[in-house]
Amino acid sequence: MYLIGISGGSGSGKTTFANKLINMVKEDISILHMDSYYLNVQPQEHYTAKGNPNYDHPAAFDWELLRTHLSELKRGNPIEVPVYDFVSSSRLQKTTTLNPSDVIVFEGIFSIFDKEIRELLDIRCFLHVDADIRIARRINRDVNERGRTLQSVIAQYYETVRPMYNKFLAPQKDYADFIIGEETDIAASILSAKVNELYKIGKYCLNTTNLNRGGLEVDNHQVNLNHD
Ligand SMILES: Nc1ncnc2c1ncn2[C@@H]1O[C@H](COP(=O)(O)OP(=O)(O)O)[C@@H](O)[C@H]1O
Ligand SMILES: Nc1ccn([C@@H]2O[C@H](COP(=O)(O)O)[C@@H](O)[C@H]2O)c(=O)n1
Repeated sequence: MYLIGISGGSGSGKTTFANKLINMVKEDISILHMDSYYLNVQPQEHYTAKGNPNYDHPAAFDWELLRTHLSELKRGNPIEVPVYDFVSSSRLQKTTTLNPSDVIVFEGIFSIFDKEIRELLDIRCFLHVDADIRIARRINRDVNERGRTLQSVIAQYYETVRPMYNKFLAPQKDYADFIIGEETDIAASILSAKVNELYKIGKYCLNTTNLNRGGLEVDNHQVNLNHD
């Protein structure tokens, strides 16, 4: 299985890019959203001075479950993904089953943050999009889809989203093989063509572990587009 990590700020277009890949990759492909792994109860020690939870701090996520689930997928096992509700900011009682597939796109603000998870990923991407575009997109989405008001989105941006982006998210660029700008069409075609090619030549196959992904090493300079 080929595991693609897509990170970047909120509103940078991670989900949209992941969906673009779904349409371009010929193999069986699915998405795992890191947002599903927000902790139900946010750690008190990271609450802001104004008494709000900090959803942009790494500690806001259930890392243990994430590591377990990504390892299980790599081993070819299905997982039960939590369902997170942005309107109530809580994890619902139900889960959804995610079956292993040829390709899994793991997208989220901290998808390439954790060393253990980075090692499971076959390629690490970062969407680098200017802050004005990210906030404009986020306002639009959060007001229309996540039950927020314009004032609350702006207040949260100043309080946590912007400072945490600068402190924790932006430095992830150092771990990225592939830094993608605002226009994502070319990046999506390059990445999907690479995945299609790897499967065509038999370097990857479904439900294999790292040990036997075709029995071959992935040629780093082929996938490491950032350093070419
Ligand atoms: N390349 C793009 N061009 C224009 N709008 C975009 C683009 N990528 C994302 N959007 C819009 O921006 C909003 C946030 O995108 P989304 O993919 O949810 O971002 P993220 O997952 O990084 O938070 C959505 O309304 C989406 O339609
Ligand atoms: N209850 C919550 C949980 C998270 N957020 C915000 O979501 C952003 C990450 O999701 P994206 O899809 O935008 O990448 C993150 O910046 C959190 O601030 C929230 O508002 N409420």
